[in-house]
Amino acid sequence: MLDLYFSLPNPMISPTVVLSVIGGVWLVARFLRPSKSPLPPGPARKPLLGNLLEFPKAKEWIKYGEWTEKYGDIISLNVLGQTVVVLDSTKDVKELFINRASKYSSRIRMTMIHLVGWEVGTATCPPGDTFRATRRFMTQILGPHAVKGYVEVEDEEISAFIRRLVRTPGGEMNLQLQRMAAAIILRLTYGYEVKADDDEFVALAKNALRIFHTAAQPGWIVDVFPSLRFLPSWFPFATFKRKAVEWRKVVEASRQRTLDWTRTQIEAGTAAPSFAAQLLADSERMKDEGLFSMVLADLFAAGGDTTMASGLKLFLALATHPDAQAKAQQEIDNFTRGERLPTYEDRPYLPYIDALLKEVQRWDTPVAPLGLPHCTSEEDVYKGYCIPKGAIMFANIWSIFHNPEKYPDPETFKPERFLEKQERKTASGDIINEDPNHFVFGFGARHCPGRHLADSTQWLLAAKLIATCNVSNAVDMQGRHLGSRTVEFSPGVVSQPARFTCIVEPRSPQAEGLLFEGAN
Ligand code: HEM
Repeated sequence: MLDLYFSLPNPMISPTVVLSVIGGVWLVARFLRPSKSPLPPGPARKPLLGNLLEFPKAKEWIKYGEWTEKYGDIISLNVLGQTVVVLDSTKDVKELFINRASKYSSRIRMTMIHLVGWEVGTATCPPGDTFRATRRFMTQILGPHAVKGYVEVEDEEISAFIRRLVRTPGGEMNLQLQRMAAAIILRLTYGYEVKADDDEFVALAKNALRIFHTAAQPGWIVDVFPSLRFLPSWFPFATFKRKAVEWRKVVEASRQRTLDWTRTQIEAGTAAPSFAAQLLADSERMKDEGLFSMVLADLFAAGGDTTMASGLKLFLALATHPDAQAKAQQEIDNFTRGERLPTYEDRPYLPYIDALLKEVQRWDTPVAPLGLPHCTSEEDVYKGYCIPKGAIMFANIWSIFHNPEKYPDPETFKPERFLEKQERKTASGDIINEDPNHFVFGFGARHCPGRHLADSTQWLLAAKLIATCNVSNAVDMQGRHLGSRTVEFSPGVVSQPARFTCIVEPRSPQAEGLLFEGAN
């Protein structure tokens, strides 16, 4: 989700309009800024444009890392009047996003997203009553206790996915991982089972998400002048409004069709347990059906791409680190003696698998290298710097994971770093080899509500895959053999390894037998 919160304007409206309007706002904001404290340091700004010209076009986390090395742990940039603050140290991230969460937990408001019908989803909602109501529902359905009840569904979908990979060597792994992620989320959310690669409901959800991505692109004139949203769609030049009206129908129909599908199943007495079924039985929440149907749609939007990206990272890490794969296989074999497949209950007895998963999260590029930007809802002063109201706040998770004091030898894939029994600290009191899960799922009030589900999905995927298959020979689309340091990751809020193929084959006839046991 959300390749959207921050990038550069595109030509949907004239650059001159954007420059003059935002420049004006910038000048006013600059002179009206009440605080006497300076903004955090950063690269020199040009009048009106700020840092627009040197703003990185992709993989911003790397450039931000260079800038923080030069200017300090907290830097600020200005892009056409918008203040962007980047945090590079765990202490600052925790202090601002967690301890001062009341000021640092808003989101950027984008009018076009509202117009196309994604207006009150959890991920885009500013703090307030609606946000609290949606997060309460998320905690009910995705809290640690609830998630224990989903292991069977996850297990079935993951095993089916691995069988499909083994049955069709050279098959499309991205597609299959996407299908697996969608199948888990749609089954838990609506009780709906995905039966084919080109499933109709997956296509509906993906289409609604595509509209979200397009609406989130910067450059819509209505994001610059929000009052234009009141223009009628017949108004000359109001192309944005006509598109918004058309797209809103698609987004709303997608939500309605899936929820109605569950409704029909309940009426027919054939419904499987699901979040939608819980919702439909909840007369209080159903008073705001529009809001909660959007919360359900958010789960696919926020959980689909992230689950797929972390799955791809797992395959790549295994294929490029055969020693780590062999150690993980040995650990499982010692425990199960190869007589059965590992189950989720085995997790406490398989510490290397957990350590390997943590290293997969940390290694190279994290799934969300800058998290999802938070936005300040009021001005704050921190370490003598002014953090203005409305500032876009990034935590550079990539940079934290590559800090050699915090993660010694950060470029090396080393699961063992997470097996240390004794907690050690750096000279500045930062925990060495801290659990990456403290970072990859975001922070404070916006902390990912799907993290327990994501965590159990990843564990089950890793344990089943490692127990039954060898993953090897990762090759990029140019036919180059990938080693641990030659991997490319995509730009974007959710980053994933650039397309690659690898061989996934059963470790032994016995392992293959266990994988296919009872499967039809
Ligand atoms: C490896 C998998 C995942 C990763 C790395 C991940 C990461 C994140 C991050 C970094 C955020 C932003 C947190 C912040 O702003 O501080 C987030 C938000 C969110 N995630 Fe996840 N996520 C994953 C899986 C999931 C799943 C499986 C679901 C649901 C089924 C989910 C639902 C959400 C929602 C609804 C939000 C918005 C929360 C809000 O704005 O209040 N995520 N996630």
